[in-house]
Amino acid sequence: MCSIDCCSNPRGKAGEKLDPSNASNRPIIPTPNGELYPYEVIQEIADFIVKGSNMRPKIGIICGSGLGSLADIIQDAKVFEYEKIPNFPVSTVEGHAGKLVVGNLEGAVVMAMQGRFHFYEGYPLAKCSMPVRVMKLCGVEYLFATNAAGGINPKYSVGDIMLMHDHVNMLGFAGNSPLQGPNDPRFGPRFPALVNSYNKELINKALEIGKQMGIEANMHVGVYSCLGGPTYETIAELKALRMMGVDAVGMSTVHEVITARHCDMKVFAFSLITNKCATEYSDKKDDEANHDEVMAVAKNRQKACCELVARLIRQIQASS
Ligand SMILES: O=P(O)(O)O[C@@H]1C[C@H](O)[C@@H](CO)O1
Ligand code: HPA
Repeated sequence: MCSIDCCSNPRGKAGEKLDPSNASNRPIIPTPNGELYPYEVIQEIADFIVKGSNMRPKIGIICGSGLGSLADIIQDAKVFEYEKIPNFPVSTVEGHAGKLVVGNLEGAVVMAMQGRFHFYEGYPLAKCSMPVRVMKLCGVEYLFATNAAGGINPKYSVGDIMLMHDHVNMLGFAGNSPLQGPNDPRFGPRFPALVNSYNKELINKALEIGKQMGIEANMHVGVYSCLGGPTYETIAELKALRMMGVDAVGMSTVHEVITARHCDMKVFAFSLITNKCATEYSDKKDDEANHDEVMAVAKNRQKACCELVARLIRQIQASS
């Protein structure tokens, strides 16, 4: 615990004593990006996972809020709690269990993060997406990133799945990037291109799978934007995002995708639309997003999300 007064009781009510052994009660002390995670440290984490599981994963999965069940369908699983992985951050958000699961899914060795790291938790972006580099050094070729998001496109309904084909990097607009600081060419180039970041072949396969599952009416292809959170957006912000061509908004994924493309991983990403974002002013309480609703919708739709992921992995395996 840091010695500054502001951190001495970080998440409780005034005077309330919190149990520091609970991960979500621990303050996070940000460190400048450049000092974070040199190649050798990431290699050590990757070695720990490969040796500890005796498996070399090919596909990495990041489970969005309430979508941790994507990791529950993994067979012969070796589970690593984040707290027991050397140099790994801890999860502090409800719906993000804080476990790394390595095992078999539809004939492929996968590693799934049951819990991701968000900027609003106090982690710099490079730290939020550091596990993607760990995946790379474990041997991962494909990143599957999932998230819960608010639907801005008026055609989207709660429970729909939006396959990401592009993003608007609002944190990047504000001068923040997971690649900030010295570039290590062992990961990738100083100036990576991001057009074609979202693998078209995988999007097309997923659309086909959506048809086979009978959910094509609830599936879209669209543009995601990540804001810093933890506040949900104002109406004016949502209007602005819509004008910029954004279909769904969240607080994650973009920095993970940037990190994955930097080290040349193939990316497939989707948003589960957990709430509809209001783009007109009204007094209705229904218009206010809240995390309980996000989690409840994710729970309701986890079966379809798991099936989509499993079937897509089966196809990747069949064609390799
Ligand atoms: O981790 P994701 O992006 O799925 O989580 C979203 C964004 C916030 O963490 C949370 C807000 O309800 O859900
Ligand atoms: O409406 C939202 N905004 C930002 N993040 C979110 N995550 C789920 N829903 C939302």
